[in-house]
Amino acid sequence: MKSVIEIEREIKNIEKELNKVDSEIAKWKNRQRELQEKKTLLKKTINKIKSESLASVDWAGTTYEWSEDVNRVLRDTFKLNSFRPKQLSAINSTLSGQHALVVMPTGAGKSLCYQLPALIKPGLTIVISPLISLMEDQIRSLTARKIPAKLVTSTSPREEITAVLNLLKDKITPIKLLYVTPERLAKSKRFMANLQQCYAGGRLQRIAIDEVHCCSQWGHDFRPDYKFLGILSSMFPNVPILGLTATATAHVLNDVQKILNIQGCLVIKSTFNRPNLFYKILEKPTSQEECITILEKLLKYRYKGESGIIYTNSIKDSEDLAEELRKRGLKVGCYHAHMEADSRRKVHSKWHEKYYQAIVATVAFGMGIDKPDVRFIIHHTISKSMENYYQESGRAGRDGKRAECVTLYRMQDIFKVSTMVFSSAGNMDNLYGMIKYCLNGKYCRRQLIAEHFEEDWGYADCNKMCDVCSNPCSILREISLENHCKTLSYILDKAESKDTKLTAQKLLSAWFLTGPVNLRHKGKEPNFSRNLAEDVIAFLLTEGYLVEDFHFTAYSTISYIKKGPNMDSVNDVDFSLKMTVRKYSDFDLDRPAPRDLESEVHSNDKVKEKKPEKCKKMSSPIIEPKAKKSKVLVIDSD
Ligand SMILES: Nc1ncnc2c1ncn2[C@@H]1O[C@H](COP(=O)(O)OP(=O)(O)OP(=O)(O)O)[C@@H](O)[C@H]1O
Repeated sequence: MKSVIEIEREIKNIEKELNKVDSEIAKWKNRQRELQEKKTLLKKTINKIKSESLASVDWAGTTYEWSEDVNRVLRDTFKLNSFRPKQLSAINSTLSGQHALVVMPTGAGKSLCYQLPALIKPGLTIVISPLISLMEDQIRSLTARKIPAKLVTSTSPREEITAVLNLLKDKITPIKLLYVTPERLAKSKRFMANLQQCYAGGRLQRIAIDEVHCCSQWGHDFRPDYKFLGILSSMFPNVPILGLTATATAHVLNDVQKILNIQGCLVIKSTFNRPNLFYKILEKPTSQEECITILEKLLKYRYKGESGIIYTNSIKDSEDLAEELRKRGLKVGCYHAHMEADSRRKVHSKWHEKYYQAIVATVAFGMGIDKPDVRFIIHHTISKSMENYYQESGRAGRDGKRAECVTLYRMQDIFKVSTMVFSSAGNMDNLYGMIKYCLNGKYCRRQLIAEHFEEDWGYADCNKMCDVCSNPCSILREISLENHCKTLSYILDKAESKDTKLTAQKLLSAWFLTGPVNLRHKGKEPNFSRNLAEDVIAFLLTEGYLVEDFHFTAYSTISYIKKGPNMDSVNDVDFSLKMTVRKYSDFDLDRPAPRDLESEVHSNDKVKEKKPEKCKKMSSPIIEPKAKKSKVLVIDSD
């Protein structure tokens, strides 16, 4: 029998060997991860090549076998004279049997891309759409044009569902378009079984998926039932899928292709520039009272008699704001997700009929707003991402006439939003992208939006339709932040040593030597306003010098401020950090907004005009390159 010592020695040897095995496993796992990443990248490259080669085809041709029919239907059935950009490409590609994703901004005319082809060839087009009201609108307008179309949702009466299910089996296919919610597809086996019969009979012509970004968790309206649509391409081979969306980020589009199993498909993308929208950031006052006064003036004078939407980020805010504005004699409705469907419908239609001048809404008031003459969108609270902002502000000016998108911004709202969104991956980056847009005082706002959509609209595309380009002041002020960073770092270290957490407001107080004495620093208070200091804090958050640290209480989530990873570099000898101060041309609250598409420049702004810089890098739009520009005035370099 072995002695205890011998057994212990043996155990040690085994442990040694196990350690070796562990390190081998770790090595192989790393290798496995590397290879998987490489494989994914190569697959992506193949898809990109396929997509690009499809995109190089001129799909807008007029010599296809169906071209004459397409023109006739456009003229006689839809009563339209010509196509809008990219519509014909989308129509020709889907008629050629290609899977395609069509990306066009809101109001650009996506529905025609599947409604018109549905009438060119025999068979049925299935339209999958998430919004019942939108589908009802479309059925109404199709019926008015004598186009046979039907709708089936999870709430449709039983007899209607049976009638539609029978239509799918009908060999004559008496309808051309069948609208269905993704829930109905995902949950009804009978529907899918009958659709298979329709396909087997060669009568399933095309599958159009509206708001196709809802497939992707990265999109702004993710719907779990859209995941189910992934089976369509394998269930119905050779049936072209046409996805349509106003969401254009490459990340979402790639994800959508993967989910729908149509990687490498043709992507048809029209420009996202909305030249008729004027973009403006307004300083949000600290008190709600003053904020309501701004909204009151805007509605009573600048947008007198015009329709618009005021977006805010909580149900309570939407109710409070609507009530306060009503007290000041304004006709506004309120809209949020906790309202009954019927009340929501009533508010929507009162706004449509111009009984309400504006709707104060949460983002629940979203998809399917088809009012063409929305002249203003005011964000009382910032959106949670640039993507959301683009979609929300894009509801203005669908008629092509001038409309304004005004965002009230103040640092405190960062935390209102961040405490609601921080728990999901990617949300903070998205929010900080929005903050960078708000802090920007140097680059054309359109350029920042274009960057977000990986487009380049060029300076000329703005035509002074943003507050930066219409600013006649040619001098940009800049502040050096090196010493301020050191002070803030000192305050945060001191607070930590005292086991105290600082909110942004408390950090500001300590910085301005007004908070509790034991948290203050030993230097002077900053020689600029507290408002500008708020911008500095926000800027340092977006640049990783500060980070938010979330803590739960019984009733809410609090965002505290900590030092971020980049704060480590503040003691480096060559550390340099500058911030451009935002400052814009006047914005009259109490004079009607300009009506034409020309500039926003006022008669008293006759100073030499500044050409805004072309934005090169959205990741830090307001960090100044090392060499100073002659037109940059550096202040506060202590
Ligand atoms: N070629 C065209 N010429 C003129 N008007 C058009 C054309 N195509 C579409 N329209 C009109 O543009 C308006 C918007 O179209 P549609 O509702 O299809 O936009 P959309 O891109 O689906 O917008 P959303 O993303 O908001 O749903 C409709 O009133 C439609 O009749």
